[in-house]
Amino acid sequence: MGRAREMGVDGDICSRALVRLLLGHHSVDPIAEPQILVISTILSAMAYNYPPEKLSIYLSDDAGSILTFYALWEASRFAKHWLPFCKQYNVEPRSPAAYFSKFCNPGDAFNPTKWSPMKNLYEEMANRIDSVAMLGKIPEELKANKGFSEWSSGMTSRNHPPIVQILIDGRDQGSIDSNGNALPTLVYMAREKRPQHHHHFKAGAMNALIRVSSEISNSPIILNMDCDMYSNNSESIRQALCFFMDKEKGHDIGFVQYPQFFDNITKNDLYGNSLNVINQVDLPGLDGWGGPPYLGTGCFHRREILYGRKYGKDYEEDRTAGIERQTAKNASMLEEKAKSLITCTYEHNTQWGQEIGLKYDCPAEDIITGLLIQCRGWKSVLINPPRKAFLGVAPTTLAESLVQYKRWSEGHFQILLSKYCAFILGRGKIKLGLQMGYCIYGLWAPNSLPTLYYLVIPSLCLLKGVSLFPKIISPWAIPFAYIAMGKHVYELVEALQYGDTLAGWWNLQRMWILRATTSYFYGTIDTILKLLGISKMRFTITAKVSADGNASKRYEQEVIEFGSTSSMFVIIAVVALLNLLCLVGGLHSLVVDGRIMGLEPLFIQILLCALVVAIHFPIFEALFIRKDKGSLPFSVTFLSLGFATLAYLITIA
Ligand SMILES: O=c1ccn([C@@H]2O[C@H](COP(=O)(O)OP(=O)(O)O[C@H]3O[C@H](CO)[C@@H](O)[C@H](O)[C@H]3O)[C@@H](O)[C@H]2O)c(=O)[nH]1
Ligand SMILES: [Mn+2]
Repeated sequence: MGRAREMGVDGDICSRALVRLLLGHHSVDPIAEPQILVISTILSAMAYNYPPEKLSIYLSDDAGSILTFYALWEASRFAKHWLPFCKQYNVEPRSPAAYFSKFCNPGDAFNPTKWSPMKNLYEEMANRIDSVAMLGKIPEELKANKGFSEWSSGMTSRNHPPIVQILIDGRDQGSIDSNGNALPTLVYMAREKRPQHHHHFKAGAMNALIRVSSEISNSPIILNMDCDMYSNNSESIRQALCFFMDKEKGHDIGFVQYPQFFDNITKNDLYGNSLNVINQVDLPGLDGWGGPPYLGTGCFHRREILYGRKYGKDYEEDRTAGIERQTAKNASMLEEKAKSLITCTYEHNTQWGQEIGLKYDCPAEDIITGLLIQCRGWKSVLINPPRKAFLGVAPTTLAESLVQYKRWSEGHFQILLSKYCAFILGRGKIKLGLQMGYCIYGLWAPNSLPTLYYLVIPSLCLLKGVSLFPKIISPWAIPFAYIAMGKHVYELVEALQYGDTLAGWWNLQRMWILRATTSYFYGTIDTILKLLGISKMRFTITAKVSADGNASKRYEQEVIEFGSTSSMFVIIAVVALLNLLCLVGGLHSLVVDGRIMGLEPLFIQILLCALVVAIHFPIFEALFIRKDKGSLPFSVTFLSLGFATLAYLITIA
């Protein structure tokens, strides 16, 4: 851990009103986040349908890797051909990787004769980047080019000086594409990293980016994108700007958020990653109460609100900000000044990470930052046009997905238990509906405890023949039936209405259980340990590629990927096995001991236990049937069988 990349953009909308944009783009790890993916994101941002001279793109590389710098250098050259191609043929999406994978034959393309040379150019570049990445070092002859000398031997991702390189200076007359049109400014940056200094993960990277861009372009509007989310709609900048520039209603808008969508979700969304209902129900709902939360990516902010500015009626944006750069300092002076803003000690004794910039010390830095902004009086806006603005990469293995949900649930729970809890911080500042909206996610983590209870205790009691619920024909069973049916039928209808399949809904129910017993449970424990001062905050990034080809084939076929030993998998397997044992054991004693008459009081427990067993079917497959590399390793099978049998024996003893 400990590497990141970002990027940003700049521009006017009409001759008088100067609007500048900055795209923040992050990346941490050149292996988990491959360069070609990052470069495609950058290219998609450079190619926005927006005046290039008003656009500056920044790549923040938290890995401080020369390989990433090299890839960006390649992209800066490829852009000269890619940008005019996109604009001339109205290409969508403008990420070359996404475009060439969607339009993979000349016949699909807008202009087949231009398509093939462009594809060749792209593939040559991709091959060069890949082979340099494989080699792990850049060819000697490149070192003569500007920028490469910033790296010296002995530099690592955790220990290196600040680096800022302006690869394309938009002010430069020579910065033109192959059609002679201007190019957007392109900047590489890596903040200083030293082992003895805390870097505050993504929030730290974002804050460094905000300062560097203030020196180089200082645009009043900043778009920030994760490295794994490309622009899928070249009009997004203009659409978002409409809100900020609205003369009547735009003055109190702090940020404009696009929902997160993914382009690698399989048909039945095996890991429940699509966020379909959240994006189409929850977020518009929150929008009605004052605005959606900040989701960390695909979001346009006013620069000033990121500096902690409070909303006031007299607020008037300084649209001249950044103009003076047109004449001032040359590129190398800017680079030197920018470097001094991203040293490890720059933030010491300042309000950065507290009152200014993104908030530190919370695994959900985005949510807490957005809440703080809203509590300072700003509104936010959700925008979800039919052509999706950003498409990202969702986790493709169970472990990745669980790790991501652990970070999220933990982040939200931590906020709920702190002075930043929406009910406390937001009292009198944001509407009650919005306060409640924030808190729902905060309750994900503690929900693990009742979920675990319902997964284990009723089944063990079934085994013992102890009845916990009213008889099925008794009127007392009605409230249980009403809540269980109501919730699930409602959710099912909602899921189907917003684009999930029936199997997708079933998968989501499974994922809810798997997350609750692992991610949310660990999130709860870690939050409590943190409150007690025993544990420290972490940000575990999610990998963007799966290491082996068979694994991605299994992902396509919607087969759950375990493949590694993880304590989370042991919990999952124990819950599954225990329920199987209890179901078999419980039914057996009912039948064999002739206690069949006892079936009625235990009926709800039998039903519950049977449903739990049914939903865990893929876990049994992975334990006993599958032989591929993605199934559960023997150690997990062994341990979980041991624990489940032990619990079984203790119960019947
Ligand atoms: O030390 C770090 C850690 C992460 N990142 C970058 O942060 C981004 C998000 O990280 P990722 O591993 O992709 O996490 P996700 O779970 O996909 O991120 C979601 O959840 C995060 C909060 O948990 C939000 O910040 C993100 O915007 C949201 O997409 C990536 O571009 C990373 O490169 C850094 O720059 N430095
Ligand atoms: Mn991501």
